[in-house]
Amino acid sequence: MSFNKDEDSKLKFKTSKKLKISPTFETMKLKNDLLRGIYSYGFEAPSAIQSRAITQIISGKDVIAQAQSGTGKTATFTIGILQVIELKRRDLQALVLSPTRELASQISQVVSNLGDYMNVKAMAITGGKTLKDDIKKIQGTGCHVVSGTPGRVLDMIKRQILTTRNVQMLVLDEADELLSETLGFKQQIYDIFTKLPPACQVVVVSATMSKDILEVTKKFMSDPVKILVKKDEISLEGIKQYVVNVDKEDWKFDTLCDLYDSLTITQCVIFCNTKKKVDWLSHKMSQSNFAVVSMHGDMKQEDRDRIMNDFRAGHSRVLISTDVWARGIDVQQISLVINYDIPDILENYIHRIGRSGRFGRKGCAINFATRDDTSKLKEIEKFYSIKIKPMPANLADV
Ligand SMILES: Nc1ncnc2c1ncn2[C@@H]1O[C@H](COP(=O)(O)OP(=O)(O)OP(=O)(O)O)[C@@H](O)[C@H]1O
Repeated sequence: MSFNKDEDSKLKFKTSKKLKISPTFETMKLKNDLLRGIYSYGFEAPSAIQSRAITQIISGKDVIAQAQSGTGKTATFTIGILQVIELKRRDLQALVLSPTRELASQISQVVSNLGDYMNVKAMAITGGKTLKDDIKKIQGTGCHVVSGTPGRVLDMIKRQILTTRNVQMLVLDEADELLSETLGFKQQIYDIFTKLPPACQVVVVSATMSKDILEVTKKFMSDPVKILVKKDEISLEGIKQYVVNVDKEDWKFDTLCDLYDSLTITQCVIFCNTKKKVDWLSHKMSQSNFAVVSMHGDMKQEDRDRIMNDFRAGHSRVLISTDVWARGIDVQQISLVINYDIPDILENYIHRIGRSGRFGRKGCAINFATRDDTSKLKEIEKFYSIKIKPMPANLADV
């Protein structure tokens, strides 16, 4: 297990003092076209992180922004970006990096949506697709904002397809994941840093923070503004958390089948710890005539895209996936998350359950725990000061 028990003691982060809070979007003195975009997207008032972080980002300072899952961090940096870029120019001015292709595409879509009245040119640059179309688009219409995964973005910079000369803001979304030693993005991101103008503003964002962020803070950020959440406040109250003690691994499948009717009331994501298990479980569910779809990182990108689109549209209701789905993906109708396996990475518990309960909605997380998992769950409870109760007999009552 890679539980970062000592992490907190190493984190020398403290929320900056006397941060200005903007109670409305008007008080942030945003461009008119941006304000129009925000309201027509359906936002009325800013969330806590938006009230605090947007004006700091706009002021040009480096910012570390932490806030609970689903509380509007994407719009926080997107509004910041849209306010500071110059639309008259056609060059690349802001770069957003995130760990998965689906998340990078989602962010690019949010930039386009909020910037709808500004004629902003945003683009997702992710692996798994041919370069040809991306090159054509950049050379044709130009591009103000790129949202991408580190490998493909670095590749495009090295090939001089993306020009970084005028990039004035770099955002690392899911920063702790991007910078973790285990995932292999870290070096790519460090390489990207070296290609950016030295004065480039850096904004790091996540629901969870880690010591790896501290290193970036020291190397690439200058006196950042910090907006942070205490460990015992990271878990959202609106997400009810339960455990089903299944004793043995073999019992999980029947338990899931028993729950199936509850899963389809709205939409549900089931997390397994490996791609192989995702394949196995979706096959077994389908064999038993339960409608499910599945997605993981070894699938072809066109299949991933199709499954994602269908799920977003509500055509499929139960999705089985790995941690590729744990972070950032925003589908408001998801009200239930099942941890078929308890995550090995502590932080991913918070991110997984955060796929439900988006922006104040109610959510529910059910953990299947074998005897061997008991200590992992205890660890999670202790680390985040949460209580994971036994699941009530009638889930529908919840
Ligand atoms: N001010 C607002 N008013 C209403 N809805 C909002 C507002 N800000 C964000 N939202 C909506 O809340 C949902 C969650 O936002 P977002 O995806 O940015 O969360 P997040 O904090 O990035 O979550 P995660 O930690 O999972 O990445 C989105 O559907 C978004 O459109």
